[in-house]
Order: sequence, then C-alpha cells, then structure tokens
Amino acid sequence: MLSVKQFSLSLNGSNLISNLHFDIADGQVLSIMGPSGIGKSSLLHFLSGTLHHGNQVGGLMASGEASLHGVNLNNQATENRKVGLLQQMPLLFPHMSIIENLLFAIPENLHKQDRYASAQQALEKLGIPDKANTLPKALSGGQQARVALLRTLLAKPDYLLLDEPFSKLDPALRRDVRAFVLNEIQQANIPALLVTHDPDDAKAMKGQCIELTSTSI
Ligand SMILES: Nc1ncnc2c1ncn2[C@@H]1O[C@H](COP(=O)(O)OP(=O)(O)OP(=O)(O)O)[C@@H](O)[C@H]1O
Repeated sequence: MLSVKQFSLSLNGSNLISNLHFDIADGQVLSIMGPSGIGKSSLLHFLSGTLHHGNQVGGLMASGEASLHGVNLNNQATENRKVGLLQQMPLLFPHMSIIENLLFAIPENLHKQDRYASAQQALEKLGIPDKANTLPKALSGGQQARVALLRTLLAKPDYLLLDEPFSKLDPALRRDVRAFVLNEIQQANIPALLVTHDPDDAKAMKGQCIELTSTSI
C-alpha cells in the first residue's frame, strides 16, 4: 500500500494542491488528472524523493507524508527508494539491443543464467523473442512502450510512477498498451500512480481517479 497524507503544494505562496490524501493498494493504479501546471509532476517528484517535505525549490514548496506499507518514505533518499518511473518517452538506450536494455534493469547480484532467463521470459511475454538483438528503433512505438514497462518492472520496484506514458503513442495502439500495462502491474502486485490528461487512460486503469482542480492557476 502506497499512501499519501496531507500533501500540499504551493508556488510562490499560492496554493496549487491542498491537503491531498490517497491510498493505493498493491496491484492497483490510482489516476490523477488535472490541468497543466497544477502540480501533477511535482507530486511524482515528491513520491520519487526528488522534492522533499518542507524544502523550497525555486518558489515551489511541498509538504505532506508519503509511506509505503506503513513505512514513512519522507526521509528516504531517492537512491534508497525502490521506485519505478515510466515517462512519456520509452527512454530505451538507443545503442543497446532489446535484450541488453532488459538485462540492464535486472539486479547484477543474480546469477548470469537467471538474468538471461528473466530477460528471455520478458521477450516472450512481449511476443518478440526474435527481436532480442535488434535495436529499439526497429520496434514500433507500442512495442517500445511495452519493453520500457517490462524493463522498469524487471528491476523489481516497490511502487511505480507513470507520467503520461501513453500520450505519445498512436491512438490506435493506446488501448492495447494500456491493457498490457494494467495487467503487468496486477501481476507485479505493486501500487502504481498514473498522472494523465486523458480520461480514457484513467478509465482503462480501472482504479480510483482523483481530479485536481484549482482556482490559483
Ligand atoms: N523546479 C521548479 N522551480 C520552480 N517552479 C517550478 C519547478 N517545477 C515546477 N514548477 C512550477 O510549478 C507548477 C507545477 O508544475 P508541475 O510540472 O508539477 O505541473 P503539472 O501539473 O505536472 O503540469 P503539466 O501537466 O504541464 O506537466 C508549474 O507552475 C511549474 O511551472
């Protein structure tokens, strides 16, 4: 369970978000919608540990408490959080093959054979076992988005942050990629927070949706 209590965000003293609370159960996706500039990305930064309670960054001030399974995250540095982040662009390493991209995420303390077996399993799940040695640019946008998700999950994050991951996809591909993402999050059984402008993304995630509104932007 990922929980946020009393999250507030202000910019130069004006409130953007006031007193936001939510809980996300394992295997569930909570969607946050809201207009541009209201602070959705800042909420993700707060959860990833790059924006801290009480710290001011260029006039932006966040406060509140984030916890994972009851353990306060506020004092945990980003590098100590097992957080997965998926963004608008798949951000695969362009010079590395698909299997190298996947292997990159798998903890190095695992046996070499186990690491390869996990990467191979991911390729089969993606339906592209023949593409192991191709570069990302040879895949479609939808395939790249799926590889990026599995690469993120192979690192075994405790929770996942999704920052508009479907927005750059061809609309015809979105439905399948959304279903794939939801299924993988359910299988991984970790809480996930999605930030989006698109109500169809939120609907497809089948979880709670919070719509942020503000008079101050
Ligand atoms: N590092 C920063 N320093 C100063 N202001 C910032 C900083 N980061 C964000 N802001 C401002 O804080 C407000 C909230 O930004 P944020 O990116 O969180 O909004 P958003 O809801 O994610 O917007 P969008 O949907 O356009 O990505 C905006 O007015 C933005 O210009």
